[in-house]
Amino acid sequence: MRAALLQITSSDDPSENLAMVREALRGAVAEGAGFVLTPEVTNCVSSSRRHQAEVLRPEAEDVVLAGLRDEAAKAGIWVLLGSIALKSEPPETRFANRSIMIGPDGGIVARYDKLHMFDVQVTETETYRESEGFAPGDRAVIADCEFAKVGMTVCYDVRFPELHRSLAKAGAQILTVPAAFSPATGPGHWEPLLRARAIETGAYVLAPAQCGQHSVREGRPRATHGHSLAVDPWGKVLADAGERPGMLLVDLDLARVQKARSQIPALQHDRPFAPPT
Ligand SMILES: O=C(O)CNC(=O)[C@H](CS)NC(=O)CCC(=O)C(=O)O
Repeated sequence: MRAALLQITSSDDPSENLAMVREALRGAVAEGAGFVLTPEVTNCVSSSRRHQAEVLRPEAEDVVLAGLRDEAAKAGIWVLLGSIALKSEPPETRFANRSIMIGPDGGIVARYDKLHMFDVQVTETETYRESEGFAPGDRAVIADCEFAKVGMTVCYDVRFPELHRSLAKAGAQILTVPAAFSPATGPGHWEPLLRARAIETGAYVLAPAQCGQHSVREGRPRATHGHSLAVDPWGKVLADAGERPGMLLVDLDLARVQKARSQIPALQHDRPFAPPT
């Protein structure tokens, strides 16, 4: 299976973002990709709750989701819509940060709402309060795709190894980590975190990322780290997309998952232990 990780610079206009991703997806299909992955908040990067309230829709009305379901069905490919920001069901007033797996008939195979909220003061001038705008999910999800079992995570989730081990123990062979990583933390943390998750689980880690300077109509401007990464089950970086928009193509061989796990069977070596005193 050939996977394509799309690295993009989403704006805060969902229709504009759909047009851009659609073109990139067609390029990936022309290169033989059967599985296309997009970053976190593909439909809208915005720091203005007011603007989000204006342009974001419930899942059934999101233009990016509808457009990519259509593309998936036309091309007969799998698409991981890394995440989209959506209006939640009332009474929840916050948005959902939802990752969606689309099957080759255009149907929705799995949904995962980001579990861990990025409520972090990363530097003196850069603070994120994701949980003010987004309601966190409360369950881990594996998408049972015909070509593989895919454990779904989003961005900040990468810092919580237990989630990834639990997905791997439940059968995930590929872990997806779509992201909009901060430029303050990316240089030091992004790659080692992703490689650690791959080594600990013996799974492929596919991390399509937002990059560059995002144009916003209102609110504070945002920049993201880029460096979409594909890591093999031994922890080797197969490809790095650098800082500009583009695409990574990687050929996945699930026998390598099996091989890494038989060489280092750490997933089977957990032991109960008394808590530290
Ligand atoms: O708000 C949005 O538009 C979409 N969500 C994000 O961009 C989220 C929350 S602000 N970003 C992260 O989780 C970055 C994590 C990170 O950078 C780290 O763990 O160091």
